[in-house]
Amino acid sequence: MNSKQNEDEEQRRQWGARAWAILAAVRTRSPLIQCITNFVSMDLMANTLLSAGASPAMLHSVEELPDFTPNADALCINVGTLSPAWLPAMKVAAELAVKAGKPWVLDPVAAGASKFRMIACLELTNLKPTVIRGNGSEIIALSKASTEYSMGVDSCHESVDAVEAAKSLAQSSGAVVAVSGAVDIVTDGKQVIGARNGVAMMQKITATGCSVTALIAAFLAVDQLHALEATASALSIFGIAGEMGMDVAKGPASLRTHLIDSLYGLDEAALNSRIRISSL
Ligand SMILES: Nc1ncnc2c1ncn2[C@@H]1O[C@H](COP(=O)(O)OP(=O)(O)O)[C@@H](O)[C@H]1O
Ligand SMILES: Cc1ncsc1CCOP(=O)(O)O
Ligand SMILES: [Mg+2]
Repeated sequence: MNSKQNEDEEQRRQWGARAWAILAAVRTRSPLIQCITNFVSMDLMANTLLSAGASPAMLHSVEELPDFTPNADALCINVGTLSPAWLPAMKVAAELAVKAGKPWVLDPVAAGASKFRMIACLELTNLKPTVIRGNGSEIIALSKASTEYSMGVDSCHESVDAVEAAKSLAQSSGAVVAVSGAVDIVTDGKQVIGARNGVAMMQKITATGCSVTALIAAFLAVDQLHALEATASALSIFGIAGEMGMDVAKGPASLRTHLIDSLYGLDEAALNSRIRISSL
């Protein structure tokens, strides 16, 4: 091995140890994750959290938030099926989480689909999310506060095309910003990290993006002080579960099942041999 290969191997070893420690903490501590999310994603998101060892609660009634949100370990807010009736609960929950010192994650699904949705996403961005995770088109749209860049929930941009938008959004919001895609990008506005796990077939299962956002919330719940590292680790581990699931899947429907099984059964050796995280 030359010195560059040695350095890469050392980086991989360090990321493996870090990601395993966070996953092990989730499995041991079983953090309670409140999810205010779209109707499409509720099932896969809850099952993703359970298979990782966390405890999901899909709870969005504004009447319950003062009792519940401060006691949850992290909050995930997803605007996928946004309506005026739900937005106040999202804002109140975000404020309660921040006040209680709990991390919260925003998934700006289809941020550029309408003015109503964009304004809602901008308002939520102003409420100090710990992490914002979207696909390339969503992060570009939100960063530019524009409805010109994305329409539906699927991306028409590569994640690497959103690096500058992600950095700019991270700097303006103070959040760590993650852009999912073939390479998952994570930035705090200065450092940029790339996680290269996953398979393209994950895009053919609805709510995989939503679910990895919730997994980020679970990782933050046990490692709030290292948001950049926790986010990259969650994205990489979800990708590894996708890769291992794809080894046996026949298509999107069976990949959905095998991804959940692989996340549940993931061991340290498999994680260490598959993890692909590095600086960009
Ligand atoms: N081309 C790809 N290769 C590998 N993994 C991918 C690819 N596209 C998306 N993924 C993975 O699929 C999951 C969902 O990402 P994405 O489809 O970008 O989100 P969204 O569903 O919000 O649009 C992420 O874990 C991401 O890493
Ligand atoms: C299809 C759809 N429509 C509104 S929300 C949603 C799910 C989006 O999930 P993801 O962003 O993970 O693909
Ligand atoms: Mg999405």
